[in-house]
Amino acid sequence: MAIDCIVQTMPMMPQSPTQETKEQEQSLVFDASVLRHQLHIPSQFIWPDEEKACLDEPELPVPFIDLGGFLSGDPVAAREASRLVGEACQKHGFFLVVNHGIDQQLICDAHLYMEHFFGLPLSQKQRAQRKPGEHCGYASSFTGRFSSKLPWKETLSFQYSAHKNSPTLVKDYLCNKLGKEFHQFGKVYQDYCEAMSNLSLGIMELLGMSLGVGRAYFKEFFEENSSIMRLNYYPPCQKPDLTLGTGPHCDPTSLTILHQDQVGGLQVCVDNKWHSIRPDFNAFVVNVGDTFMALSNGRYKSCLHRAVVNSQTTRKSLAFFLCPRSDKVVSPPCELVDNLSPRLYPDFTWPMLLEFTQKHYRADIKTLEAFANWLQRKK
Ligand SMILES: C=C1C[C@]23C[C@H]1CC[C@H]2[C@]1(C)CCC[C@@](C)(C(=O)O)[C@H]1[C@@H]3C(=O)O
Ligand SMILES: O=C(O)CCC(=O)C(=O)O
Ligand SMILES: [Fe+2]
Repeated sequence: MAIDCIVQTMPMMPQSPTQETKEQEQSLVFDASVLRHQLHIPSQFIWPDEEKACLDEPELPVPFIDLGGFLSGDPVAAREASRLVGEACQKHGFFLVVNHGIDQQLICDAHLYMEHFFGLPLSQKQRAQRKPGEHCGYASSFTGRFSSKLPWKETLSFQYSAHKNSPTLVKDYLCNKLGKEFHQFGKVYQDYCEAMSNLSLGIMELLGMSLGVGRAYFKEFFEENSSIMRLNYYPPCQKPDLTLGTGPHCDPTSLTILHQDQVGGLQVCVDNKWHSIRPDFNAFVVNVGDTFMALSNGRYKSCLHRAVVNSQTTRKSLAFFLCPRSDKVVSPPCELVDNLSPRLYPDFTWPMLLEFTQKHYRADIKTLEAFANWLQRKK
């Protein structure tokens, strides 16, 4: 299947660029230290009017789900937390958790080390340069990857594995790419990912209870998860109403646990209206992704969201994307399939969907639908 004919919403970089696109590609570099002051925004960063964001959408009054009782083993608190989680996931697929048990110092360190990394000169960050078709590494916007609607951000992404055979994957990757002096940097994100993986398994218990498949079902499914950690760094932009930090999308992954700094910029779409999510350092933002939507046979919604930028302040967010081990088949449990709720999506494995988003289709609001059609055509 040729790439161009399935990409309806977003042109990827042409496969064999013309002279003109080659030149544009070479000249366009997202060097945040320069672009943050620039009044002229290169056209590749300007989003079409229908996708442009309003920077101060009304806030969504979302309940904070207290995990304290559940995590300390109180069955009544667990039932109440699972009821609230279930309600939110049926409605829009998005909720906030507090008393989550993650060490505040670890969260502070994860933000601090981000400042350190993204503050380095471009050439040093490029030691971990993300290669075409790969999802790990450093990307300054996606200048070599997409040809328009470029996001106003830099990212550093890496793989995490909860498998007992890979206890130092994150640390090793970061040290190998960036140098031995990044040992402590690697350790912070290794610990952070481990904490996120454990928290997500707890949330999987609540999701299993709320869907009536039992507390252990999804926890066991994700026990040896092979997940993705991404650091998002959004420099200021002098024309923030023309650009977007991260365009509107549903995460193709299973469950996202996001921590945003004090700046604000995350917006979620509920009932066709965009809302800002006020940052709270004590809370994690959790959202359902496409893979869990498929696993729940559409009972729980993958949440549409985006991130805006501003003209004054750099913004940081840390996203842990929970993903199943590569050989796990994403297929809903039999309790969630019957005559009234027939199968909505075909079986797939996470590496198939990941490849789709890295090589064929830029993740957006319709990724799961496009992926299901693509699988059907490939058969
Ligand atoms: C598997 C992934 C692809 C993206 C990173 C993770 C989960 C979310 C995806 C993404 C953030 C959705 C919006 C578009 C995207 C290109 C981005 O702006 O970063 C997506 C990521 C990606 O393909 O790199
Ligand atoms: O930065 C944010 O608040 C959101 C980022 C996001 O949606 C993503 O990385 O998938
Ligand atoms: Fe996202």
